[in-house]
Amino acid sequence: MTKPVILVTGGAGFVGSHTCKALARAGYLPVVYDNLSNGVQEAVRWGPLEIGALEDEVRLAAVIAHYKPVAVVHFAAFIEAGESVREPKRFYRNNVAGTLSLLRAMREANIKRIVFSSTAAVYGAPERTPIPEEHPLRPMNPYGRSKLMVEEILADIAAAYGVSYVALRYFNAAGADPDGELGENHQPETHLIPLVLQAAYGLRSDIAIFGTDYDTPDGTCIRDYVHVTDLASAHTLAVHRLISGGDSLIANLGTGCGFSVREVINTVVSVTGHKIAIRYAERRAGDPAVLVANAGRAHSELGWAPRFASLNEQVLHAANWLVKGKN
Ligand SMILES: NC(=O)c1ccc[n+]([C@@H]2O[C@H](COP(=O)([O-])OP(=O)(O)OC[C@H]3O[C@@H](n4cnc5c(N)ncnc54)[C@H](O)[C@@H]3O)[C@@H](O)[C@H]2O)c1
Ligand SMILES: O=c1ccn([C@@H]2O[C@H](COP(=O)(O)OP(=O)(O)O[C@H]3O[C@H](CO)[C@H](O)[C@H](O)[C@H]3O)[C@@H](O)[C@H]2O)c(=O)[nH]1
Repeated sequence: MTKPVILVTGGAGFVGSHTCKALARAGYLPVVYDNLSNGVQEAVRWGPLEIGALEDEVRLAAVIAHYKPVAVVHFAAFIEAGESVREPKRFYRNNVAGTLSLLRAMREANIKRIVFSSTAAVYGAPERTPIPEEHPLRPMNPYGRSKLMVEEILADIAAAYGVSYVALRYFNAAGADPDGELGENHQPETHLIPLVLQAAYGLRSDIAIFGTDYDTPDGTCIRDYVHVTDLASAHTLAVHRLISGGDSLIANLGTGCGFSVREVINTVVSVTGHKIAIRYAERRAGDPAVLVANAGRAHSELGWAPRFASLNEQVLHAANWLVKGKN
């Protein structure tokens, strides 16, 4: 029997590549559509790679016509919040206009199911934590706004055209494939855990802590780190939900536990056994003090629970990837 095809935009990237592995294990054929602007070809191992850009509607339509996917999982986007402040037009074009191209191609091919990568950045500075989905949405940068705009477009399209969607608001994606087959390969890297690991292994001289005067117990920012393999399993559950006729859904993905920047650094020291030089730097613009998820809805609606909720395990998997891995 042929496997149902899932079109995975951005499947050569960090979360997308791990999700392809999970989808393949669950019996789907993931077909990756990626322009490799921030992804790596070698990370695409569980199905074909079609190199192309979201905005190339002719190519997108041809790929969809060829593979006839039953659903789309949409990761492709620019992801760096700081860059979005400097270059908002690029972000809106890629993240919003790019998604509109995809939605048009889906409509023309009568594909009515989509799982979308949203983000905790849609909340902005939280009024309360852990943050539930009903929390006010006040993104603090163009990146977060671009993701919120797509959520709103999806709601309108669902109402008008009978599309069903799951928007997953991830908190901080972390870790790497526990089997060591995949990991984080951002160029340049801006995320805390891989940067601290690079400092631990002498690949950079030090790690900067952006701000020590936040209103948190040790003065540094607190984040909810969620293992990329757990994000991958949530996407598989979301695809199952849509294919079996389930309703549209917006859900947070996080562990519900927060760790400060200092706690992350201490964990890397204890996991690797290496010392790390710390540099104290100014606050990074747009960083809320605390971002921790209430992921109750993902538990109750998707049956999702993180398997790798411990920061130690997340750091260990990311360290293994840095030392032994590489696509
Ligand atoms: N990493 C996180 O902590 C995090 C947190 C919340 C949400 N997200 C969202 O999850 C998604 C995946 O994040 P990631 O960390 O895997 O990012 P990533 O940069 O590793 O992956 C994104 C992929 O999309 C591709 N891409 C970008 N623009 C494209 C276009 N126009 N056409 C075709 N392909 C394009 C890139 O080449 C890359 O392979 C993104 O939408 C991001 O906004 C990530
Ligand atoms: O060299 C560094 C890098 C980061 N940090 C701090 O570490 C924390 C985590 O920073 P990351 O850059 O790893 O992650 P962010 O919380 O900024 O952002 C991530 O999670 C968000 C949602 O929570 C968005 O989705 C975004 O796309 C994703 O990159 C922040 O307090 C940041 O100030 C440092 O102190 N030094």
